[in-house]
Amino acid sequence: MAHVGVHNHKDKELRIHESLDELGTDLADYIAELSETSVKERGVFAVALSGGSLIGLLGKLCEAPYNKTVDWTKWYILWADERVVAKNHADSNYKLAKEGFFSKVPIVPSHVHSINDSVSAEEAANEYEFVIRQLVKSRVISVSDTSDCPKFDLILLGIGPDGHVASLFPNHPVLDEKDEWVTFITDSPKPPPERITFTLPVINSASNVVVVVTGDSKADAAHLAVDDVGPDSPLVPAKLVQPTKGKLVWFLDKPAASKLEGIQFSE
Ligand SMILES: O=C(O)[C@H](O)[C@@H](O)[C@H](O)[C@H](O)COP(=O)(O)O
Repeated sequence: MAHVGVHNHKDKELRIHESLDELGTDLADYIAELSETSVKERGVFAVALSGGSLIGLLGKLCEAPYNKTVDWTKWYILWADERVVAKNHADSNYKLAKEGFFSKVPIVPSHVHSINDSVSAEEAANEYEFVIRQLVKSRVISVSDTSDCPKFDLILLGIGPDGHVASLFPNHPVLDEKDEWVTFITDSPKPPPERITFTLPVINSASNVVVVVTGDSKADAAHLAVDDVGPDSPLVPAKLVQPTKGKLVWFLDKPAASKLEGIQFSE
């Protein structure tokens, strides 16, 4: 019984792929469809990116047919989390996404909203929240009808081997932040230590959340986040990603999915 394919798993859809190549194609297809629907319904597509390996997996979106068929001029790009370093620093998520993704497609430069990289983490988080408030006011970003949070059309997340998403790390007090849209940390266990991050209420208010998980180093985290593991197992932040009304889809490769319960692979 091969379980590579699409699985409906309680509140989420799991899309398990044979290879990174297939995963990249399915991800590009999925995002292109979301973009088309959002542009039809709202005239814009507001996306929040994370850092890490998921940016490399967006490569197919920059190729044919998507480079021509996606209405890039309607895209707005923000970050669900960012490292507080200069934009030209090797650790910058902005730099990673620019070089690996949005410089290759005709995104309008004024539609790219990155953090102020010349202030403290706290100031950067406050300023970024203000930027988002302005975009909500001008209806570029929609607003949730169940909370006062912004409703992004799509939030793209990777996960770490410890189950972190965005810059929400296990056992960190920011997991409980309910009031702020954007907060900051100065003690990230994954370097660099200073980061800004969307809070869980913002992530869970999005219309669509995509979690991309690849490689066997993420298999335990995926198992803890997806399966019913009971209260004695560590609570991984990825498990707290549960959009209130939006759609949640996990894209996994076989190694990342290898410890999920009830998923067996035949060769
Ligand atoms: O800036 C960051 O560090 C992130 O946004 C972080 O949440 C990342 O997405 C995961 O750590 C996965 O990263 P990898 O896919 O590279 O392991």
